[in-house]
Amino acid sequence: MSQTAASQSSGSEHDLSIFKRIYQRLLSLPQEKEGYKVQTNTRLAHTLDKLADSPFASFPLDPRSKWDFSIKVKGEEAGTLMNPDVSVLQKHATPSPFGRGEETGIDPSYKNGTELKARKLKLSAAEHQRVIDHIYWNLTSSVFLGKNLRIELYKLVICEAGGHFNWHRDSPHSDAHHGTVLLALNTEWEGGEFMLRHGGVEVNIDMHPTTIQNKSRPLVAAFYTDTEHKVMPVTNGVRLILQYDVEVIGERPPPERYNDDEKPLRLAALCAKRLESGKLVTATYAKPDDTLIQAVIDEIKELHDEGTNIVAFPLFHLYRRASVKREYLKGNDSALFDALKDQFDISVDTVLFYYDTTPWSVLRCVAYRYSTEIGQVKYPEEEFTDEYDDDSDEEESDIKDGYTYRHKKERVIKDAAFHIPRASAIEKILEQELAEWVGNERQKGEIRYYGAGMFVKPKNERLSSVHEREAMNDSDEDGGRAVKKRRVE
Ligand SMILES: O=C(O)CCC(=O)C(=O)O
Ligand SMILES: [Fe+2]
Repeated sequence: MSQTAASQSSGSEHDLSIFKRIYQRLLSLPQEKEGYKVQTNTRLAHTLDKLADSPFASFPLDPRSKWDFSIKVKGEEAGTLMNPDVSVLQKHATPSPFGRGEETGIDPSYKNGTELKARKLKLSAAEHQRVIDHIYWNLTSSVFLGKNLRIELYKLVICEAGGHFNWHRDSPHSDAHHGTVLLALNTEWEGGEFMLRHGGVEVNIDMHPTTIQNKSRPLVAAFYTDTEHKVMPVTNGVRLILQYDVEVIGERPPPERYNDDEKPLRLAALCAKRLESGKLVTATYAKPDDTLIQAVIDEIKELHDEGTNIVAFPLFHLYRRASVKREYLKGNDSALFDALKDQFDISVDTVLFYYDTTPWSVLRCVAYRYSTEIGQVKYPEEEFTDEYDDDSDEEESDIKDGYTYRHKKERVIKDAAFHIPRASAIEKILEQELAEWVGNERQKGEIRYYGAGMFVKPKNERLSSVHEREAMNDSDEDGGRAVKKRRVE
């Protein structure tokens, strides 16, 4: 299978139009609707994270910030990231060696480029660190989800006309070294396409700086060290790539986003800007994995068996419109939909997350489902109105899978939960910690996030439930409310 960078980047265009289309509606939606209890850190969430695992990712540096750092080679000025002095860099470079471990030999038919090792380079520290931080935040929500990382410059690779690298894997420089990051300096070149392949997926990443909002933005590519990659021959110009080692130095605990007053508001505004500016969402390249899809199915079945009637989770991607129509779904969403549809009663809907940030609330995050489009398949209305937690005036606490959920006065649907993995499009937005504060519209202690979710019920349960409801209504017991307590096998 071969995928091009162009086909991969279509996801971010969707994200942009979605957000523009829906933003106003999002702010005006009623709050009283009954929602889904939100859970993170559950087994299903972890399984979905594994499914989303991607061996490579690419993204441009964000156009809203200024990114530049000066470069010195052996004490000599060599320009900056955005305006490098190619001749100075070339002057000090040595041929890229060929070999494993102890690098030996030079074979121009296999590899033809020159390089400068990190120890010969001096980059302006604070500015360079900002770029590293930006890369860090992108990687910890994609290729290195939930990991703590150290990202260190390894070398600068120079390819002029004729320069190329044949298929190879980078040899790890330490036990902790699990990934490589490439950052393209702002030069012009032709040819020199960068290719990656892993588990049957081959992609071609255009490493040229991207123009966003009339600004040229360097591109970042990241991949696991066991990913084969290749640089096609450069035919013109000079291609300069900074190469970094990514070391995994531990786990990163889930962000404490539900009990932080200030951060969510900042992030919501940043998310808006991020989506508005387009082309900013990290492109990842996962191949749906049948074993992991089966693991998701097993988790859902278990939750159904334990009494959760509606198991919901966000889609991995954002969509122009949420629809049960299979053809709108992409990547893992599409693979999951296909795998689940025969075994379960599933639907896809737009979801809003209300996220209360009032200082005294420990956690008030509820997912609300609503349909955006005509022709949307919806469950019967009764299902949502009959299943409130009417006792929820009292503060409640519920510990499951190590996660504490507390709510007060929210009206949540009984026997239903919305599981948020760290890898969903929604979670990526929540986790983005960008340096800039751009928000100006404040909502009263509350944030609304938008995404799409998949809602999974046991097969035919919906119809059986309606029939049972009718039967119960006939006997007029409890106004039909007792039906919600019954499970239909
Ligand atoms: O120049 C590049 O894009 C990658 C170079 C490379 O793969 C290497 O030096 O190992
Ligand atoms: Fe390499």
